[in-house]
Amino acid sequence: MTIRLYDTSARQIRDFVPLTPGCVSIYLCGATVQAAPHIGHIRSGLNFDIMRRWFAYRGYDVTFIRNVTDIDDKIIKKSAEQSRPWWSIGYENERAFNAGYDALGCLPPTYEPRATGHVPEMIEMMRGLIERGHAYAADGNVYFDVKSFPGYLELSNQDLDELRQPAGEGETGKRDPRDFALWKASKPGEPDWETPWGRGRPGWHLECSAMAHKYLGPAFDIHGGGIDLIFPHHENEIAQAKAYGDDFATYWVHNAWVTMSGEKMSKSLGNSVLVSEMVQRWKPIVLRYYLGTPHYRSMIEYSPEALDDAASAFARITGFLTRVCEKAGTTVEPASEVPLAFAEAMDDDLGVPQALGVVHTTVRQGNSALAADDKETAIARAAEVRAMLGVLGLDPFAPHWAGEADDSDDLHGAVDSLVRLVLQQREAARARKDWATADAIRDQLQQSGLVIEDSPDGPRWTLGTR
Ligand SMILES: Nc1ncnc2c1ncn2[C@@H]1O[C@H](COP(=O)(O)OP(=O)(O)OP(=O)(O)O)[C@@H](O)[C@H]1O
Ligand SMILES: [Zn+2]
Repeated sequence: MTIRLYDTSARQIRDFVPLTPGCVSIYLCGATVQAAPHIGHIRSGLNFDIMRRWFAYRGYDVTFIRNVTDIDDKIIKKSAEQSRPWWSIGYENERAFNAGYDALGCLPPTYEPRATGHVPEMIEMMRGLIERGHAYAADGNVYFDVKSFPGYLELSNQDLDELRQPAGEGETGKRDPRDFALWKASKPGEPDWETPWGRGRPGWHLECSAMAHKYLGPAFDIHGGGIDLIFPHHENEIAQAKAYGDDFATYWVHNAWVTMSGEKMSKSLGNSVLVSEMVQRWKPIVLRYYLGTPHYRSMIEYSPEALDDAASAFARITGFLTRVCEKAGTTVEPASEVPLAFAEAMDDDLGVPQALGVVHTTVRQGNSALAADDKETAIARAAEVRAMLGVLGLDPFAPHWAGEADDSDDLHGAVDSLVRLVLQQREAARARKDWATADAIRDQLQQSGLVIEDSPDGPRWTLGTR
Protein backbone atom coordinates (compact mmCIF):
# COMPACT_ATOMS: atom_id res chain seq x y z
CA MET A 1 0.00 0.00 0.00
CA THR A 2 1.13 3.54 -0.80
CA ILE A 3 -0.71 6.70 0.05
CA ARG A 4 -0.96 9.02 -2.92
CA LEU A 5 -1.62 12.76 -2.66
CA TYR A 6 -2.27 15.56 -5.10
CA ASP A 7 0.77 17.80 -4.79
CA THR A 8 0.01 21.36 -5.88
CA SER A 9 3.67 22.02 -6.70
CA ALA A 10 3.91 18.97 -9.02
CA ARG A 11 0.35 19.58 -10.32
CA GLN A 12 -0.30 15.84 -10.13
CA ILE A 13 -1.00 13.00 -7.76
CA ARG A 14 2.24 11.57 -6.36
CA ASP A 15 3.14 8.57 -4.24
CA PHE A 16 3.81 9.67 -0.71
CA VAL A 17 7.40 8.89 0.30
CA PRO A 18 8.15 10.10 3.83
CA LEU A 19 11.42 11.79 4.70
CA THR A 20 11.70 9.47 7.70
CA PRO A 21 10.26 5.99 7.19
CA GLY A 22 7.15 5.44 9.30
CA CYS A 23 6.77 9.12 10.17
CA VAL A 24 4.83 11.99 8.64
CA SER A 25 5.24 15.66 9.53
CA ILE A 26 2.45 18.05 8.57
CA TYR A 27 2.25 21.82 8.89
CA LEU A 28 -1.17 23.40 8.39
CA CYS A 29 -1.76 27.15 8.20
CA GLY A 30 -4.30 27.67 10.92
CA ALA A 31 -6.52 30.51 11.97
CA THR A 32 -5.93 34.21 11.85
CA VAL A 33 -7.84 34.83 15.06
CA GLN A 34 -9.60 38.07 14.18
CA ALA A 35 -13.14 36.62 14.40
CA ALA A 36 -14.96 33.42 15.33
CA PRO A 37 -14.71 30.57 12.81
CA HIS A 38 -17.10 30.03 9.92
CA ILE A 39 -17.64 26.59 8.48
CA GLY A 40 -15.07 27.21 5.72
CA HIS A 41 -12.30 27.57 8.29
CA ILE A 42 -13.33 24.42 10.04
CA ARG A 43 -13.55 22.54 6.74
CA SER A 44 -9.85 23.19 6.27
CA GLY A 45 -9.01 21.85 9.75
CA LEU A 46 -11.34 18.91 9.19
CA ASN A 47 -9.82 17.89 5.84
CA PHE A 48 -6.42 17.72 7.46
CA ASP A 49 -7.86 15.93 10.49
CA ILE A 50 -9.05 13.20 8.13
CA MET A 51 -5.62 13.17 6.47
CA ARG A 52 -3.77 12.68 9.75
CA ARG A 53 -6.24 10.02 10.89
CA TRP A 54 -5.64 8.13 7.66
CA PHE A 55 -1.87 8.33 8.06
CA ALA A 56 -2.24 7.10 11.64
CA TYR A 57 -4.45 4.24 10.46
CA ARG A 58 -1.73 3.30 7.97
CA GLY A 59 0.70 3.06 10.88
CA TYR A 60 2.50 6.40 10.56
CA ASP A 61 3.73 8.34 13.55
CA VAL A 62 2.08 11.71 12.86
CA THR A 63 3.43 15.12 13.91
CA PHE A 64 0.81 17.70 13.11
CA ILE A 65 1.48 21.41 13.63
CA ARG A 66 -1.32 23.92 13.12
CA ASN A 67 -0.39 27.50 13.92
CA VAL A 68 -2.37 30.45 15.21
CA THR A 69 -1.76 33.87 13.67
CA ASP A 70 -2.50 36.05 16.66
CA ILE A 71 -1.42 39.41 15.29
CA ASP A 72 -2.56 41.06 12.07
CA ASP A 73 -4.07 44.27 10.71
CA LYS A 74 -7.67 43.29 11.45
CA ILE A 75 -6.92 42.30 15.05
CA ILE A 76 -5.16 45.64 15.58
CA LYS A 77 -8.08 47.51 13.99
CA LYS A 78 -10.62 45.73 16.18
CA SER A 79 -8.50 46.38 19.23
CA ALA A 80 -8.60 50.13 18.50
CA GLU A 81 -12.34 50.10 17.71
CA GLN A 82 -13.26 48.17 20.84
CA SER A 83 -10.62 49.74 23.14
CA ARG A 84 -9.50 46.27 24.10
CA PRO A 85 -6.00 44.79 24.08
CA TRP A 86 -5.13 43.03 20.82
CA TRP A 87 -4.25 39.84 22.68
CA SER A 88 -7.66 39.52 24.33
CA ILE A 89 -9.35 39.66 20.91
CA GLY A 90 -6.98 37.06 19.50
CA TYR A 91 -7.36 34.76 22.47
CA GLU A 92 -11.15 34.98 22.51
CA ASN A 93 -11.27 33.94 18.86
CA GLU A 94 -8.60 31.30 19.33
CA ARG A 95 -10.86 29.69 21.93
CA ALA A 96 -13.81 29.92 19.54
CA PHE A 97 -11.73 28.15 16.88
CA ASN A 98 -10.71 25.44 19.31
CA ALA A 99 -14.32 25.02 20.41
CA GLY A 100 -15.27 24.66 16.73
CA TYR A 101 -12.54 22.11 15.97
CA ASP A 102 -13.48 20.19 19.09
CA ALA A 103 -17.22 20.29 18.42
CA LEU A 104 -16.57 18.69 15.04
CA GLY A 105 -14.29 16.03 16.48
CA CYS A 106 -10.95 17.28 15.11
CA LEU A 107 -8.10 15.81 17.11
CA PRO A 108 -5.86 18.41 18.73
CA PRO A 109 -2.65 19.09 16.84
CA THR A 110 0.64 17.80 18.24
CA TYR A 111 1.38 21.46 18.92
CA GLU A 112 -0.32 24.75 18.17
CA PRO A 113 2.25 27.58 18.13
CA ARG A 114 1.21 31.23 18.22
CA ALA A 115 3.00 33.64 15.95
CA THR A 116 3.81 36.21 18.64
CA GLY A 117 5.61 33.58 20.69
CA HIS A 118 8.20 33.14 17.91
CA VAL A 119 9.67 36.59 17.30
CA PRO A 120 13.27 35.48 18.13
CA GLU A 121 13.00 32.70 15.51
CA MET A 122 11.73 35.25 12.97
CA ILE A 123 14.58 37.65 13.75
CA GLU A 124 17.03 34.78 13.25
CA MET A 125 15.51 33.96 9.88
CA MET A 126 15.57 37.60 8.75
CA ARG A 127 19.22 37.90 9.82
CA GLY A 128 20.10 34.83 7.73
CA LEU A 129 18.15 36.13 4.73
CA ILE A 130 19.81 39.56 4.91
CA GLU A 131 23.25 37.93 5.21
CA ARG A 132 22.62 35.78 2.16
CA GLY A 133 21.45 38.77 0.13
CA HIS A 134 17.78 37.77 -0.07
CA ALA A 135 16.35 40.48 2.18
CA TYR A 136 16.96 44.11 3.09
CA ALA A 137 15.82 46.60 5.72
CA ALA A 138 14.22 49.93 4.79
CA ASP A 139 12.45 52.48 7.00
CA GLY A 140 12.07 49.93 9.82
CA ASN A 141 10.56 47.35 7.45
CA VAL A 142 12.35 44.25 6.24
CA TYR A 143 11.57 43.07 2.70
CA PHE A 144 12.27 39.92 0.76
CA ASP A 145 13.98 40.59 -2.55
CA VAL A 146 11.93 38.40 -4.89
CA LYS A 147 14.36 38.69 -7.82
CA SER A 148 17.09 37.12 -5.68
CA PHE A 149 15.25 33.80 -5.46
CA PRO A 150 15.05 31.97 -8.80
CA GLY A 151 12.32 29.48 -7.76
CA TYR A 152 9.85 32.23 -6.86
CA LEU A 153 6.25 31.57 -8.10
CA GLU A 154 6.87 27.93 -9.09
CA LEU A 155 4.12 26.68 -6.76
CA SER A 156 1.47 28.91 -8.30
CA ASN A 157 3.02 28.55 -11.77
CA GLN A 158 3.20 32.29 -12.41
CA ASP A 159 5.69 34.41 -14.28
CA LEU A 160 7.45 37.08 -12.22
CA ASP A 161 7.48 39.42 -15.22
CA GLU A 162 3.69 39.32 -15.29
CA LEU A 163 3.26 39.85 -11.56
CA ARG A 164 1.76 43.16 -10.48
CA GLN A 165 1.65 43.73 -6.74
CA PRO A 166 0.34 47.01 -5.31
CA ALA A 167 2.38 48.18 -2.31
CA GLY A 168 0.59 47.74 1.01
CA GLU A 169 -0.12 50.57 3.39
CA GLY A 170 3.06 51.85 5.07
CA GLU A 171 5.29 49.69 2.87
CA THR A 172 7.88 52.32 2.03
CA GLY A 173 11.43 51.82 0.82
CA LYS A 174 10.82 48.81 -1.41
CA ARG A 175 13.39 48.22 -4.14
CA ASP A 176 10.80 46.44 -6.26
CA PRO A 177 7.02 46.73 -5.77
CA ARG A 178 6.81 42.93 -5.92
CA ASP A 179 9.08 42.48 -2.87
CA PHE A 180 7.07 41.45 0.16
CA ALA A 181 7.32 42.38 3.82
CA LEU A 182 8.99 40.01 6.27
CA TRP A 183 8.64 42.56 9.03
CA LYS A 184 6.52 45.69 9.29
CA ALA A 185 7.59 48.90 11.03
CA SER A 186 5.08 49.72 13.76
CA LYS A 187 2.91 52.80 13.84
CA PRO A 188 2.49 54.67 17.15
CA GLY A 189 0.18 52.85 19.54
CA GLU A 190 0.44 49.51 17.74
CA PRO A 191 1.86 46.36 19.30
CA ASP A 192 5.52 45.98 18.45
CA TRP A 193 8.67 44.02 19.19
CA GLU A 194 12.32 45.04 19.21
CA THR A 195 14.55 43.92 16.32
CA PRO A 196 18.00 44.97 15.04
CA TRP A 197 16.13 46.90 12.30
CA GLY A 198 13.75 48.77 14.55
CA ARG A 199 10.54 48.10 16.43
CA GLY A 200 7.74 46.46 14.50
CA ARG A 201 5.63 43.38 14.01
CA PRO A 202 5.84 40.22 11.96
CA GLY A 203 4.63 39.78 8.43
CA TRP A 204 2.22 36.85 8.12
CA HIS A 205 4.38 34.79 5.73
CA LEU A 206 7.49 34.92 7.89
CA GLU A 207 5.60 33.56 10.90
CA CYS A 208 4.80 30.29 9.17
CA SER A 209 8.30 29.69 7.77
CA ALA A 210 9.79 30.32 11.21
CA MET A 211 7.28 28.12 13.10
CA ALA A 212 7.51 25.26 10.57
CA HIS A 213 11.31 25.38 10.89
CA LYS A 214 11.19 25.39 14.67
CA TYR A 215 8.80 22.46 15.12
CA LEU A 216 9.39 20.34 12.02
CA GLY A 217 12.98 21.23 11.12
CA PRO A 218 14.46 22.40 7.83
CA ALA A 219 12.65 19.68 5.87
CA PHE A 220 9.24 18.14 6.46
CA ASP A 221 6.68 16.14 4.54
CA ILE A 222 3.42 18.01 3.95
CA HIS A 223 2.40 21.65 4.05
CA GLY A 224 -1.31 22.39 3.88
CA GLY A 225 -3.87 25.16 3.75
CA GLY A 226 -6.80 26.39 1.70
CA ILE A 227 -6.34 27.04 -2.03
CA ASP A 228 -6.51 30.79 -1.36
CA LEU A 229 -3.14 30.52 0.37
CA ILE A 230 -1.19 29.20 -2.65
CA PHE A 231 -0.35 32.76 -3.64
CA PRO A 232 0.99 34.87 -2.06
CA HIS A 233 1.21 33.17 1.33
CA HIS A 234 2.70 29.78 0.45
CA GLU A 235 4.75 31.13 -2.40
CA ASN A 236 6.32 33.61 0.03
CA GLU A 237 6.80 30.95 2.73
CA ILE A 238 8.74 28.84 0.20
CA ALA A 239 10.88 31.80 -0.88
CA GLN A 240 11.81 32.67 2.72
CA ALA A 241 12.48 29.12 3.85
CA LYS A 242 14.43 27.97 0.80
CA ALA A 243 16.45 31.16 0.52
CA TYR A 244 17.30 30.68 4.22
CA GLY A 245 18.62 27.21 3.41
CA ASP A 246 15.69 24.96 4.38
CA ASP A 247 14.41 22.26 2.03
CA PHE A 248 10.95 22.99 3.48
CA ALA A 249 7.90 20.92 2.45
CA THR A 250 8.06 17.95 0.08
CA TYR A 251 4.30 17.96 -0.70
CA TRP A 252 1.83 20.83 -0.90
CA VAL A 253 -1.79 19.93 -0.23
CA HIS A 254 -4.62 22.44 -0.56
CA ASN A 255 -8.27 22.14 0.39
CA ALA A 256 -11.03 23.70 -1.69
CA TRP A 257 -13.51 26.14 -0.20
CA VAL A 258 -16.93 26.23 1.29
CA THR A 259 -18.66 28.71 -1.00
CA MET A 260 -21.86 30.74 -1.04
CA SER A 261 -23.25 31.63 -4.47
CA GLY A 262 -19.96 30.37 -5.86
CA GLU A 263 -17.83 32.75 -3.79
CA LYS A 264 -15.44 31.78 -1.01
CA MET A 265 -17.15 31.94 2.36
CA SER A 266 -15.26 34.74 4.01
CA LYS A 267 -15.52 37.01 7.02
CA SER A 268 -14.56 40.00 4.91
CA LEU A 269 -17.23 39.30 2.27
CA GLY A 270 -19.84 38.93 5.02
CA ASN A 271 -21.18 35.68 3.56
CA SER A 272 -20.15 33.41 6.39
CA VAL A 273 -22.10 31.10 8.66
CA LEU A 274 -20.50 30.56 12.02
CA VAL A 275 -19.78 27.12 13.40
CA SER A 276 -21.39 28.15 16.68
CA GLU A 277 -24.68 28.85 14.84
CA MET A 278 -24.55 25.68 12.78
CA VAL A 279 -24.13 23.37 15.77
CA GLN A 280 -27.33 24.80 17.23
CA ARG A 281 -29.25 23.71 14.14
CA TRP A 282 -27.56 20.44 13.26
CA LYS A 283 -25.83 17.82 15.33
CA PRO A 284 -22.06 18.42 15.23
CA ILE A 285 -21.51 14.90 13.87
CA VAL A 286 -23.88 15.70 10.97
CA LEU A 287 -21.96 18.91 10.30
CA ARG A 288 -18.76 16.85 10.24
CA TYR A 289 -20.36 14.43 7.79
CA TYR A 290 -21.47 17.34 5.60
CA LEU A 291 -18.12 19.17 5.60
CA GLY A 292 -15.80 16.18 5.74
CA THR A 293 -17.20 13.77 3.19
CA PRO A 294 -16.93 15.68 -0.13
CA HIS A 295 -13.46 15.34 -1.65
CA TYR A 296 -11.09 17.87 -0.13
CA ARG A 297 -10.35 19.27 -3.60
CA SER A 298 -14.05 19.84 -4.44
CA MET A 299 -15.86 23.02 -3.54
CA ILE A 300 -18.82 22.75 -1.18
CA GLU A 301 -21.60 25.18 -2.05
CA TYR A 302 -23.28 25.76 1.29
CA SER A 303 -26.99 24.99 1.45
CA PRO A 304 -29.23 24.06 4.38
CA GLU A 305 -31.00 21.55 2.11
CA ALA A 306 -27.71 19.75 1.48
CA LEU A 307 -27.21 19.66 5.24
CA ASP A 308 -30.65 18.09 5.64
CA ASP A 309 -29.67 15.51 2.99
CA ALA A 310 -26.45 14.82 4.87
CA ALA A 311 -28.48 14.36 8.07
CA SER A 312 -30.75 11.82 6.33
CA ALA A 313 -27.82 9.94 4.79
CA PHE A 314 -26.05 9.79 8.12
CA ALA A 315 -29.25 8.71 9.89
CA ARG A 316 -29.44 5.70 7.51
CA ILE A 317 -26.00 4.64 8.73
CA THR A 318 -26.63 5.20 12.44
CA GLY A 319 -30.10 3.61 12.15
CA PHE A 320 -28.49 0.46 10.77
CA LEU A 321 -25.90 0.37 13.56
CA THR A 322 -28.58 0.86 16.22
CA ARG A 323 -30.74 -1.92 14.78
CA VAL A 324 -27.81 -4.34 14.71
CA CYS A 325 -26.88 -3.51 18.30
CA GLU A 326 -30.50 -4.14 19.33
CA LYS A 327 -30.47 -7.45 17.47
CA ALA A 328 -27.11 -8.44 18.97
CA GLY A 329 -28.23 -7.33 22.41
CA THR A 330 -24.92 -5.51 22.86
CA THR A 331 -22.75 -2.83 21.23
CA VAL A 332 -20.97 -4.14 18.15
CA GLU A 333 -17.27 -3.33 18.39
CA PRO A 334 -15.41 -1.91 15.36
CA ALA A 335 -13.57 -4.38 13.14
CA SER A 336 -9.78 -4.23 13.47
CA GLU A 337 -9.39 -3.40 9.77
CA VAL A 338 -11.41 -1.46 7.23
CA PRO A 339 -12.54 -3.22 4.00
CA LEU A 340 -9.96 -3.22 1.22
CA ALA A 341 -12.05 -1.06 -1.14
CA PHE A 342 -12.37 1.60 1.55
CA ALA A 343 -8.61 1.57 2.18
CA GLU A 344 -7.84 1.79 -1.54
CA ALA A 345 -10.13 4.80 -1.90
CA MET A 346 -8.46 6.55 1.03
CA ASP A 347 -4.96 5.76 -0.23
CA ASP A 348 -5.90 7.36 -3.54
CA ASP A 349 -5.59 11.05 -2.63
CA LEU A 350 -7.95 10.67 0.36
CA GLY A 351 -10.92 9.65 -1.77
CA VAL A 352 -13.49 10.07 0.97
CA PRO A 353 -16.53 10.11 -1.41
CA GLN A 354 -15.53 6.71 -2.83
CA ALA A 355 -14.71 5.44 0.66
CA LEU A 356 -18.13 6.60 1.82
CA GLY A 357 -19.66 4.70 -1.08
CA VAL A 358 -18.16 1.57 0.49
CA VAL A 359 -19.74 2.52 3.84
CA HIS A 360 -23.18 2.85 2.25
CA THR A 361 -22.79 -0.41 0.30
CA THR A 362 -21.82 -2.17 3.52
CA VAL A 363 -24.88 -0.68 5.26
CA ARG A 364 -27.12 -1.97 2.46
CA GLN A 365 -25.59 -5.45 2.75
CA GLY A 366 -26.08 -5.32 6.51
CA ASN A 367 -29.70 -4.24 6.14
CA SER A 368 -30.33 -7.15 3.75
CA ALA A 369 -28.77 -9.50 6.29
CA LEU A 370 -31.05 -8.06 9.00
CA ALA A 371 -34.07 -8.55 6.74
CA ALA A 372 -33.01 -12.15 6.17
CA ASP A 373 -32.52 -12.62 9.91
CA ASP A 374 -28.82 -13.34 9.30
CA LYS A 375 -27.54 -11.91 12.58
CA GLU A 376 -23.92 -12.96 12.12
CA THR A 377 -23.51 -11.21 8.75
CA ALA A 378 -25.32 -8.11 10.02
CA ILE A 379 -22.92 -7.91 12.99
CA ALA A 380 -19.89 -8.37 10.72
CA ARG A 381 -21.07 -5.57 8.41
CA ALA A 382 -21.81 -3.27 11.38
CA ALA A 383 -18.31 -3.89 12.74
CA GLU A 384 -16.85 -2.86 9.36
CA VAL A 385 -19.05 0.22 9.22
CA ARG A 386 -17.86 1.29 12.67
CA ALA A 387 -14.22 0.78 11.65
CA MET A 388 -14.67 2.88 8.49
CA LEU A 389 -16.58 5.63 10.30
CA GLY A 390 -13.91 5.64 13.01
CA VAL A 391 -11.21 6.48 10.47
CA LEU A 392 -13.33 9.38 9.22
CA GLY A 393 -13.97 10.56 12.80
CA LEU A 394 -17.66 9.77 12.33
CA ASP A 395 -18.22 6.70 14.50
CA PRO A 396 -21.35 7.68 16.43
CA PHE A 397 -20.44 5.30 19.28
CA ALA A 398 -16.95 6.78 19.74
CA PRO A 399 -16.55 8.49 23.15
CA HIS A 400 -16.33 11.93 21.54
CA TRP A 401 -19.88 11.68 20.26
CA ALA A 402 -21.31 10.02 23.37
CA GLY A 403 -25.01 10.68 23.43
CA GLU A 404 -25.26 11.52 19.72
CA ALA A 405 -26.06 7.98 18.68
CA ASP A 406 -28.87 7.65 21.16
CA ASP A 407 -32.52 8.10 20.42
CA SER A 408 -32.42 11.84 21.04
CA ASP A 409 -34.60 12.59 18.02
CA ASP A 410 -37.24 10.13 19.21
CA LEU A 411 -36.89 11.46 22.74
CA HIS A 412 -37.36 15.00 21.48
CA GLY A 413 -40.55 13.90 19.69
CA ALA A 414 -41.93 12.24 22.81
CA VAL A 415 -41.15 15.24 25.04
CA ASP A 416 -42.67 17.52 22.40
CA SER A 417 -46.00 15.64 22.50
CA LEU A 418 -46.04 15.72 26.28
CA VAL A 419 -45.25 19.42 26.46
CA ARG A 420 -47.94 20.16 23.88
CA LEU A 421 -50.46 18.23 25.99
CA VAL A 422 -49.53 20.22 29.07
CA LEU A 423 -49.65 23.48 27.11
CA GLN A 424 -53.14 22.61 25.84
CA GLN A 425 -54.22 22.24 29.46
CA ARG A 426 -52.71 25.64 30.21
CA GLU A 427 -54.58 27.15 27.26
CA ALA A 428 -57.79 25.53 28.48
CA ALA A 429 -57.21 26.96 31.97
CA ARG A 430 -56.67 30.42 30.49
CA ALA A 431 -59.80 30.08 28.35
CA ARG A 432 -61.85 29.44 31.48
CA LYS A 433 -59.99 32.30 33.22
CA ASP A 434 -58.44 29.91 35.76
CA TRP A 435 -55.27 32.01 36.02
CA ALA A 436 -53.93 30.19 39.09
CA THR A 437 -53.84 26.84 37.26
CA ALA A 438 -52.41 28.41 34.07
CA ASP A 439 -49.60 30.06 36.07
CA ALA A 440 -48.91 26.91 38.06
CA ILE A 441 -48.52 24.91 34.83
CA ARG A 442 -46.12 27.50 33.40
CA ASP A 443 -44.08 27.54 36.64
CA GLN A 444 -43.83 23.77 36.68
CA LEU A 445 -42.67 23.68 33.08
CA GLN A 446 -40.03 26.28 33.91
CA GLN A 447 -38.89 24.30 36.91
CA SER A 448 -38.33 21.33 34.60
CA GLY A 449 -35.87 23.49 32.66
CA LEU A 450 -38.20 24.28 29.75
CA VAL A 451 -38.58 27.76 28.33
CA ILE A 452 -41.97 28.51 26.80
CA GLU A 453 -42.33 31.26 24.22
CA ASP A 454 -45.55 32.41 22.57
CA SER A 455 -45.16 32.55 18.80
CA PRO A 456 -47.71 33.26 16.01
CA ASP A 457 -47.87 29.48 15.48
CA GLY A 458 -48.71 28.90 19.13
CA PRO A 459 -46.50 28.28 22.15
CA ARG A 460 -42.98 26.91 21.48
CA TRP A 461 -40.65 25.25 23.94
CA THR A 462 -36.89 25.01 24.22
CA LEU A 463 -34.54 23.64 26.83
CA GLY A 464 -33.33 26.51 28.99
CA THR A 465 -29.77 25.23 28.86
CA ARG A 466 -29.39 25.46 25.04
N1 LIG B 1 -14.42 29.38 2.80
C1 LIG B 1 -13.38 28.60 3.08
N2 LIG B 1 -13.37 27.32 2.71
C2 LIG B 1 -12.32 26.50 3.00
N3 LIG B 1 -11.22 26.90 3.65
C3 LIG B 1 -11.17 28.19 4.06
C4 LIG B 1 -12.24 29.10 3.80
N4 LIG B 1 -11.91 30.31 4.33
C5 LIG B 1 -10.69 30.15 4.89
N5 LIG B 1 -10.24 28.90 4.73
C6 LIG B 1 -8.97 28.34 5.19
O1 LIG B 1 -8.95 28.38 6.61
C7 LIG B 1 -7.61 28.57 7.07
C8 LIG B 1 -7.55 29.72 8.05
O2 LIG B 1 -7.89 30.89 7.34
P1 LIG B 1 -7.67 32.36 7.87
O3 LIG B 1 -7.91 32.44 9.32
O4 LIG B 1 -6.40 32.89 7.33
O5 LIG B 1 -8.94 33.06 7.23
P2 LIG B 1 -9.22 33.85 5.93
O6 LIG B 1 -8.92 33.03 4.70
O7 LIG B 1 -8.61 35.18 6.07
O8 LIG B 1 -10.76 33.89 6.13
P3 LIG B 1 -11.76 35.04 5.75
O9 LIG B 1 -11.66 35.17 4.26
O10 LIG B 1 -13.05 34.51 6.23
O11 LIG B 1 -11.29 36.26 6.47
C9 LIG B 1 -6.75 28.79 5.81
O12 LIG B 1 -6.12 27.57 5.48
C10 LIG B 1 -7.78 29.17 4.77
O13 LIG B 1 -7.34 28.82 3.48
ZN1 LIG C 1 0.89 29.90 6.85
